[in-house]
Amino acid sequence: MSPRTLYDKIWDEHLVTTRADGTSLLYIDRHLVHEVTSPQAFEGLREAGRPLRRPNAILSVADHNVPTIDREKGIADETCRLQVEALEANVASYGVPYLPLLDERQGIVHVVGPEQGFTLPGTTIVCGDSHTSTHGAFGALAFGIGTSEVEHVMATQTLPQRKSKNLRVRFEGALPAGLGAKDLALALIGRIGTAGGTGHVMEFTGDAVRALSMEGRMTLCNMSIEAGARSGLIAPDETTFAYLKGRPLAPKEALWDTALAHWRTLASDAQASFDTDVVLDVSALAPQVTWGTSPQWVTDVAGRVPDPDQATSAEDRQAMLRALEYMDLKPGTPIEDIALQAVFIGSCTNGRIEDLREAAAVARGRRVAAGIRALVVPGSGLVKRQAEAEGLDRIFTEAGFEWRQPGCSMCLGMNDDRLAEGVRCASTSNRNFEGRQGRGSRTHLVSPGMAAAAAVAGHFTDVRRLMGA
Ligand SMILES: CC(C)[C@H](C(=O)O)[C@@H](O)C(=O)O
Ligand code: SF4
Repeated sequence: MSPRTLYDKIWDEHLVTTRADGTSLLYIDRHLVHEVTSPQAFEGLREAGRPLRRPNAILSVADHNVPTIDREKGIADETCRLQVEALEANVASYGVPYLPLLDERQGIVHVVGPEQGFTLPGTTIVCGDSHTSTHGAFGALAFGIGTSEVEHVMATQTLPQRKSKNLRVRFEGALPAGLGAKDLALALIGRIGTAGGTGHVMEFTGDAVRALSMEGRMTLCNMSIEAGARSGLIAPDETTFAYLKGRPLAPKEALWDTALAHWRTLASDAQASFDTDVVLDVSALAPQVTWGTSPQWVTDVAGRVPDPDQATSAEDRQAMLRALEYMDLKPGTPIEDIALQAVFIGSCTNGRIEDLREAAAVARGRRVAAGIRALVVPGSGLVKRQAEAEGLDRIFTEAGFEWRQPGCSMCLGMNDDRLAEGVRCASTSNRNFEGRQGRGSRTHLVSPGMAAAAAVAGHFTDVRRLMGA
């Protein structure tokens, strides 16, 4: 057999059939479900009188519409409450495993899946959510699907797909101290653009990737979708296996050994060819900050807001002008001079325990600057519990951060945690388009350490200065 990439291998193992027009049918192992993209899918099944093919291949949880404060009192916002109630009614009537709102395992679907051991190497995983790419950190072929596809998977456990091309990203060199996976992701998108990965599945390789924890790998794969890719992948290794061992839904005993033997085969063959190769030297990378309304509009913290007159096309110039107007920024302004009114630490990009540790290390013994509202929102109840066991919640609250209950929260304006018009926010999430965190709000994407540093400084500042690194 000719050499294959990791993507080719998982694809081949799940291929049911390929039609003459080139469309393939893939078997889907696992399906994550949340309240936003599932109601019409359940409705469709109900109308057609079809059962679920494999209810136990689903894990469901509410995350986008949940309050992150006083949750015990119920959901005050009616739209949010109806969404969550609809999910609860659907999963009850179809017998789908569900993590209730007050269950400690509840959280953002992409934090919960890996935590429970639902996400496993070599599997195909889908969810009606674009950031399903997160799970690729485990060497799973994971991608977001639309609501009609959610219904298709529920009914058949398969999905029609066209095969993507293979793209390899190699991060060369060691990341400097104080930098992390978020800086890798932003630097990559800054380099190849938000369409750079279009039509491809992206495999991340190189020493800087091997050195990442599972949390960091998830951050990187989470953002592969913002680089336009269908999905992101990292070959599983000892770090992956150590993370999974003992998780509630991970294989046990003899099954674990069998699984492990298979998982060890999940790597691209040395001779495998990729359609596209991107190489990035990260040894001199600086913390990244976005200045515009797309993740590709990003620069070093020591950099300046660029001048649209330097754009390479009239179209780009127009787009930059519009972004600067929306962001209320002037060309040439040093990034460090940009003052903030809000800071959000959380989301499926950076709401895991390591992210909170990174932010807490900066917040410890300091104070949130006057005029800034800063939120820390754990990605799941288990992350929250772990953080509290380590005393991170106290570090945050003593510094003036708000410590919340788990959910998507201020990552997007779909629940109570919304920014007011004109408010400028340093956010550890993955999207910064117009109105993402609330109408007229302005989002700058950064790492958790950079967000905490901005909270205490009142403006962007190189987190390494606060670490003494
Ligand atoms: C609401 C959901 C469908 C959406 C997505 O697909 O990503 C959301 O999670 C987001 O991050 O914008
Ligand atoms: S945290 Fe943000 S990016 Fe992630 S699933 Fe929720 S809304 Fe989407």
